[in-house]
Amino acid sequence: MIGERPPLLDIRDASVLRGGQLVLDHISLSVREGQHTAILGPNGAGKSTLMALISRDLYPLHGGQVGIMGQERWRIRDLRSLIGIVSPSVHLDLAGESGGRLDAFSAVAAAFFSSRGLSPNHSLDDDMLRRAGEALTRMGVNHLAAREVATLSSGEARRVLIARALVHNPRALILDEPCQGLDPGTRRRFLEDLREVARAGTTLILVTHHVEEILPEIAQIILLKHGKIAGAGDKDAMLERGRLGALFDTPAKVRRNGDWYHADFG
Ligand SMILES: Nc1ncnc2c1ncn2[C@@H]1O[C@H](COP(=O)(O)OP(=O)(O)OP(=O)(O)O)[C@@H](O)[C@H]1O
Repeated sequence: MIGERPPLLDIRDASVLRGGQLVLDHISLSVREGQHTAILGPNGAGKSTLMALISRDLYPLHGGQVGIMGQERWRIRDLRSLIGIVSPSVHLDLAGESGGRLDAFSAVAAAFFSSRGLSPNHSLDDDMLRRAGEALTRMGVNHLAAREVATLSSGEARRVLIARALVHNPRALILDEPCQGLDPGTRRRFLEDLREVARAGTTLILVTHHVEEILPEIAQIILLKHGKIAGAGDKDAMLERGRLGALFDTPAKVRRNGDWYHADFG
């Protein structure tokens, strides 16, 4: 239709080979701006590979297309500011040995230069300083600004990573298993903060194998299994016991508590 905005994400017939195996097999999916989406699937389904496809760390085999806001070709730096990625590998990169003694404020401010940390040739202007501080405050971790990322707890580090992604005011935030390692209370508070991010206008794409983490704001569910799309649609249709049981190869019972879903397996 003339004048209609292209989808935020439009993947068509994309296949990916890793280690000689087809780990994504002709997948097609679409996410409109504002259409918060969960990608749900068991271990090894291809979820992280799909994220790598979106972030341009991997490319589809010939014939596949990965369109982002109507464009297939992007400068990686531009893409990083439009789509924030929070994943265990980003955390490891910032907190691991290669991150050295990187403090939380620098980790967030370095996003302006698409770099891991700040170096002497990076100069932060007042606007950047303000925005980095605001992002930390928004995620409730401004008090940790001087702490080394490597010393933060999982929950604190996760918030710093999201602050780093938010400095650019991205159109979308992709979160790979964001609640991994969080205790139940921390997880609930963290999910509430993610709801705020969603309500403020950033499209969330949540990659998970936990039904309980699917935020009320998420309307579209994409089921991934053995590198193929096993289903895509709204929550009531996708989070149904038969579908979930088949997805995880184990009988499922699904409960709904308000706008949240819970699944018991086995
Ligand atoms: N670098 C690699 N070389 C070879 N095979 C790989 C590589 N990375 C992933 N794979 C394989 O690709 C398949 C999909 O892996 P992927 O990490 O994308 O799944 P996932 O859904 O994210 O799994 P999990 O929930 O366990 O993190 C798996 O069979 C995995 O063994």
